[in-house]
Amino acid sequence: MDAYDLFRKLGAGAKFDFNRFRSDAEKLHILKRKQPAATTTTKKSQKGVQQGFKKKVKSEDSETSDESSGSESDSEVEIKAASGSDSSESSQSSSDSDEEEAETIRESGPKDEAALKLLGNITAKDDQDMSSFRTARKAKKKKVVDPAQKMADLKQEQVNHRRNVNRIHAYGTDIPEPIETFQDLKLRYNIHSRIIQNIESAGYTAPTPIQMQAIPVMLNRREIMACAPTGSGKTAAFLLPILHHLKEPRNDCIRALVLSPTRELAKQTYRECQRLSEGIGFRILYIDKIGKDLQKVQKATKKIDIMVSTPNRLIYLLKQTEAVISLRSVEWFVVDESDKLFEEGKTGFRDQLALIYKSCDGSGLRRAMFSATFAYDVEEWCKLNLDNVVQVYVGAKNAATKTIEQSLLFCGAETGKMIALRNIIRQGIQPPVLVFVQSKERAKELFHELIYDGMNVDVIHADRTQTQRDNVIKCFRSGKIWILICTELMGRGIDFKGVNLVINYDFPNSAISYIHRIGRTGRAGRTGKAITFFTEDDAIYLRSIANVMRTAGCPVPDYMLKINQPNRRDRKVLSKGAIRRPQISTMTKYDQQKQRHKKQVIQDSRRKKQQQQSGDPSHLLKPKLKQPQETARSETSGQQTDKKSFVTDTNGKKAKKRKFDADAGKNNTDGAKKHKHMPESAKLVQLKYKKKWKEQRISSKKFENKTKGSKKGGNPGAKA
Ligand SMILES: Nc1ncnc2c1ncn2[C@@H]1O[C@H](COP(=O)(O)OP(=O)(O)OP(=O)(O)O)[C@@H](O)[C@H]1O
Repeated sequence: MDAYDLFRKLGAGAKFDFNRFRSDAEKLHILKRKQPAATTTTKKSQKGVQQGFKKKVKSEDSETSDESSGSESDSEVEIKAASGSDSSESSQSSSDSDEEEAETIRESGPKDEAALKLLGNITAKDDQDMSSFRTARKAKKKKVVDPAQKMADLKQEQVNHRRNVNRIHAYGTDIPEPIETFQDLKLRYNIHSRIIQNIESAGYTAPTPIQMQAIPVMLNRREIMACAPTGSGKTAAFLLPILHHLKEPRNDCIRALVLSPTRELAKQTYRECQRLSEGIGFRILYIDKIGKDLQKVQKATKKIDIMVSTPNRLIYLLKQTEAVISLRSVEWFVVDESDKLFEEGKTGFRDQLALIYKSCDGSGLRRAMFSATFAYDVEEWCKLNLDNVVQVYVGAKNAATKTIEQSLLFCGAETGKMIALRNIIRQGIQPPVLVFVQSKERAKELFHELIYDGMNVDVIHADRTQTQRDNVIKCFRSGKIWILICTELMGRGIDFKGVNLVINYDFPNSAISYIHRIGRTGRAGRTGKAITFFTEDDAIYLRSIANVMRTAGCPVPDYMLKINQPNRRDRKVLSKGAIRRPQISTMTKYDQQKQRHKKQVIQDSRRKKQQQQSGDPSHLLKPKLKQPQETARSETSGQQTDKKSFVTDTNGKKAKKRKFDADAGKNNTDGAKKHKHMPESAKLVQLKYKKKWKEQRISSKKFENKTKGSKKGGNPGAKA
């Protein structure tokens, strides 16, 4: 072995920097026969050679570098082979230079062959070796398919298909697959057969989409945030997993807590819970009358398994000096209508929710949020605070149920609404019918109008006593009442079977409110109809409602979708109060005055009588004018009457109830919004949008006339 051979062998793998050691290479005649084309070697490979070599050279002395000069071609070919295996692109680009290098090597004499052998199969001159190298590379690329993996992929595809068909969107990690039938619950989760029996006797043949996904999620003890359309069976979706987890009654304080924004909804949830758990013996508590229930809770605080309540009632119990209730054992905390409870300000229950949540301080607490409408705030809160939360959405976010036939009816002015309502009734309605108005005052006014028409009508609002409210609901459910006038109080969650028609007498002031109101019809797969009256004053909210209608596939005139949406500042101004509307009355002014006078005379005489009986001579001293004013005030404002009686009434239950209302915080009634009229600033905003709407309407009318020619006039808003 001569010196060259020795150097080559020792320097195999080492890289040579030609720029730096060009003179040495020339001396050793390494570059002597190199073709000029060799310089076309891709920049990438050359750079690689140089860089690689530089690293080595740093640790070697100049002598070693002289020795390694002989292995120049070795190192370059090696690098190219390596880059070729990395990416096909670079292997292609370097194929020319490979050949050049091979040529150089061939020409450099028989010694080079030894060097090439060191590189194994990679040689440009040996075709056989090259092809074997390629096949080896292909074999490497080919995936070895594991049958178990293939099965898992197939199953996942089926699950995805099932979700797509049912329009279920689920986000999170390790989401359990949706169930197909209620029998799956028995097979997969070994649910109590009595619960399955109860599901069947409730008439639930197959799970609804939200039940398909939310039930397995909760059965796996995962925290959840769920949004599904109105009437899609969310109540059963959260109750069934709770019943399964609690297994049997236990003397261990409250283990499941369900919060609802209104008493009516809480009572409904309580009844559904009773129905689904029949025969298992769970002790479910719904706090109805605070005085009576306080004693009930005190007596049996350890014998309650499930509690359904409104936030205010629960807070009242928690705030008692003598701890009446403990939420330490709560395993499941469910917030129904979560976006409502999370609302900020007077209409929401944020503060109460925080307090209740703080009281549920036991370990292993699981939380679930359910609603028909989505709120960004709730989503953010859930993502931050819930443990590995699973988000489940059914259908589009904030969309109305597709089984409802929605329409808009332009009534011109307020007086037009009453005419429109009477027209609808005259044409024939299919009871039961719900009519929504914006305030309790307007509910009373509309009730007085319709009752004199001899209709089977009643009214429900926050000023009515709980017993009155319960009776009205009972009568409406049983069909004794055909038309029920209500406020936003009935807007959420209430499940009246077979409501055929919802009339929005007053335009809802948000798309969310609209979705919930019309969601009282078309429930559990049934069909329903919703008619919304509007006047020029409602132009400001028109676009958002029109969008909801369009998404649900209902016809809406194009111009409505072009009306400007109120900007953030305007929305803030508008949120300060509801649109001020003229009184609902078809009575003449003379008759109204006469009626008011009559009422006042009756009240005055009653008061006098009472004072005479109590021996109070003050009525003789007080100026006569002041009295009627006071009574008028207390008559129109239920709130003030309540406060007055709270001060004076000191006996028994009534006093306790008043105290509860005062203790319970700002929210006067559970979920019922205290009516407030629009301030001047909001009125200006309203006027601005009214003007814009008029312009849009006129231009669209002109356009329609132009295109349709003969079709003149017509009311674009009417029966959209
Ligand atoms: N699997 C089912 N099959 C048939 N009917 C069902 C099923 N699940 C629930 N229901 C019925 O559907 C109706 C609506 O259910 P529920 O009140 O739970 O709806 P929801 O989604 O909570 O509505 P909302 O958003 O208005 O509160 C109820 O009458 C209930 O009995």
